[in-house]
Amino acid sequence: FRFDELIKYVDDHQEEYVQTLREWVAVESDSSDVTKRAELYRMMDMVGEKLRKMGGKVELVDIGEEQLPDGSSLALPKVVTAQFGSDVNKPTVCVYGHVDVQPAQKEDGWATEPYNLTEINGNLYGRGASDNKAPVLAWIHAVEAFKALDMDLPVNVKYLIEGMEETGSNGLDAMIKSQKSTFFSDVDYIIISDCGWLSKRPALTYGTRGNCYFFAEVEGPKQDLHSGVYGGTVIEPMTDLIGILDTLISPSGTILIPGIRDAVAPFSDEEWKMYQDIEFDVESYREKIGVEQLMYNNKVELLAHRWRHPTVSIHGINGAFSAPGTKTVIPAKVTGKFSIRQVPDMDPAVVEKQVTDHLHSVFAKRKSPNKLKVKMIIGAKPWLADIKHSLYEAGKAAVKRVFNVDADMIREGGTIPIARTFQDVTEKSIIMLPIGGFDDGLHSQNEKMSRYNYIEGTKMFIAYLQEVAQIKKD
Ligand SMILES: NCC(=O)N[C@@H](Cc1c[nH]cn1)C(=O)O
Ligand SMILES: [Zn+2]
Ligand SMILES: [Zn+2]
Repeated sequence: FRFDELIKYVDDHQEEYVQTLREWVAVESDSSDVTKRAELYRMMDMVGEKLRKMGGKVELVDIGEEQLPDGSSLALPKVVTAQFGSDVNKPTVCVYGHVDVQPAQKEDGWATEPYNLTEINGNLYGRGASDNKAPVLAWIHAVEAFKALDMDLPVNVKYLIEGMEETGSNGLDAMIKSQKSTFFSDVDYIIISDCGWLSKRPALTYGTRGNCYFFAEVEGPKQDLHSGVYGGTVIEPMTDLIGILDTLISPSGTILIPGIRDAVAPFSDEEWKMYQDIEFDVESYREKIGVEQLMYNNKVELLAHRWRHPTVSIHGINGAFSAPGTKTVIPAKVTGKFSIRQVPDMDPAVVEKQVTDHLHSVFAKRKSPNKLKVKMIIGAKPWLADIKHSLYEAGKAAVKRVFNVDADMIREGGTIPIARTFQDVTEKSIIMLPIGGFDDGLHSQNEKMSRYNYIEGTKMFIAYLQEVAQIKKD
């Protein structure tokens, strides 16, 4: 397979790879901010251009529009699909990734400019560096290396790169359904590298949590009021909102929504054993986060609550006064944003009803004249793979070849909204092959990707393509 030549090629081109990542990170492709939509469109064009230059058969697929809360609509970023090779005697893999990012501003507490990739001590800091631009580029560079050396790809490779993952992959479900018998007809396996290792040890990921994201809006007076002039005479929307949000979860982490845990699959002895065997240091995890105490101090419980129990997180309140200073306002309308991570066998449709019924019930008890509206904005299901599938054997072999260690078998607490759709609609097997570090700070200040993980990860993807080629077709 001339593996050594490919490895040398990657080493020789690492400066170019870092430079391309710098160009991609410079694009503020924040999918949650509609004012940045032009940047997102530009990002998708750049991905298409890169793949086209490599000789791929590239399409930018129109996936329609999204409806904005003010009633207007906005075009969704096109999805980039590409194909390299169509040899019927080889398996075909489809690499999925995303190039949209979470919001970031220097004032949030970044040490460097978030959209200016900055290397410090071997770490490449920038928004989207690890989630998910470097992994997408590593997959592109893996194929580029074969082509540059005029070597046949061991498998046919397709790419599906989207720009709305961070806001729930709007429009992608429908696109996958409509392309089931076209783009996906010859795809054998789906590969996703949109997650990270658990420790310094490389890992293979076999499960992700889903997510149900809610907006709870409480509306009262027709405009904001002076709290000195009107305070004590009106029932304040913010007080109502804080009151109902406080009924979602107890201080010790028990979810208080009736029925919410009914569908959670029991934690088996086999799982307990698997978690027990994973190398994971609770104390350094605690230190890295910078908290005095975690919810659980025992490794197995901590991992179980991170990966396979539902959790409630309260993210923010729209309409609330949040600027520095002491404005004495009573906000007229506030919207609480919270999400509930989903695990097998929870169903977002059931969760939506449980949460809506619960919030309306506790709100009714307050006898408030204000109006409550509850809306589920994202309803992404959890995903779980068969770890005995040959895709995982191939993954273990690729990790061993490049990193010379055995891969950890892990789950991911985050969500890849489209993973379950891929599985249900295409009925293909999926593997998640992370190259992100455990401390990359995804969605957080100072997100980074280490140069080591980026470059060695590219080599691991090359090895993986070779390993997958040896899987006997099902
Ligand atoms: N790297 C995957 C990721 O960060 N996914 C997001 C997707 C999401 C879920 N709900 C809203 N967005 C995540 O938060 O897990
Ligand atoms: Zn991601
Ligand atoms: Zn993300």
